[in-house]
Amino acid sequence: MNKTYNELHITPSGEYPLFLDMIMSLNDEAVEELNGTLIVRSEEDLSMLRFGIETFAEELSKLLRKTIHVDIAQYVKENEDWIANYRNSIQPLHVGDFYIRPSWIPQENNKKNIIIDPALAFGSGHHETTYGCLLLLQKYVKEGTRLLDVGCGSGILSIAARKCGAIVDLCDTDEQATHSAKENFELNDEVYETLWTGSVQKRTGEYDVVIANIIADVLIMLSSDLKQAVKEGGYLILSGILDKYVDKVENKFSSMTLVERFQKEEWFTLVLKRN
Ligand SMILES: C[S@@+](CC[C@H](N)C(=O)[O-])C[C@H]1O[C@@H](n2cnc3c(N)ncnc32)[C@H](O)[C@@H]1O
Repeated sequence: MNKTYNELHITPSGEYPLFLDMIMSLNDEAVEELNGTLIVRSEEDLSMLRFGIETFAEELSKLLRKTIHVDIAQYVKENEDWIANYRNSIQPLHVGDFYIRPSWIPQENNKKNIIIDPALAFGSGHHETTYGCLLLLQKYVKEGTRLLDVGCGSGILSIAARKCGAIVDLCDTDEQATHSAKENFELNDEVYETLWTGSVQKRTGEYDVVIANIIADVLIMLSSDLKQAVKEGGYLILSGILDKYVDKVENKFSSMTLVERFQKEEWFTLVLKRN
């Protein structure tokens, strides 16, 4: 990559589509259209293209018997390393004992490292709801805990539970999420028992801990299945609950004991116990 690139801003006074066609035919690079101006960027010298456009404007004026001006501004700009910039924008995160980081950031030895690379599935750790779940699950998950993660997204919560010694099952209705979770388990050198595309209804067993970070309406819709998935004496961790819906969710789960409520910004995470 060169240190600089060239940019032409071409603004014709008329016959815009003809200029667009002509520039596209003369030039291999993409052409940006911005409010009547055509922008061409290239690391190559653009002076021949500029000359061609000016000549075209003169010839077109003669042919159409009217004056067509073309304003051309030329700039030399600094090339940026966009990939490096993007990578630098992704920050690792501490949540209690966990250290969530992309694969290119070195590990912290005294922490439970979780590697999550940017992808389409939800769950980088930075959202308040994921944060709440990560913080609370460290209190309720012990060696040998059987955990079900409903709406696993990237798989971040199940991977975190594995780091605390849990045996995990996970599911998501979105196939892209289950695919991403599978990849993230491999990336973290962790294993799950069962992973499926679908929801809590497809489970076969009961769990010591069930965790579901989904929006309030869906939690309410899934309430009886979520409650039934928890063993007697087990815990249900719910998140994705905006402050204005927290009472509604608590009412729906009132047959369980509310053990803990965690709030970050306008998002709530609840811990409920099955008696
Ligand atoms: C907010 S994300 C949570 C991702 C991850 N568990 C986290 O805490 O960051 C919610 C996930 O729930 C999934 N989802 C939505 N409705 C669902 C349902 N009825 N059953 C299971 N998963 C569902 C979505 O596809 C999405 O991946």
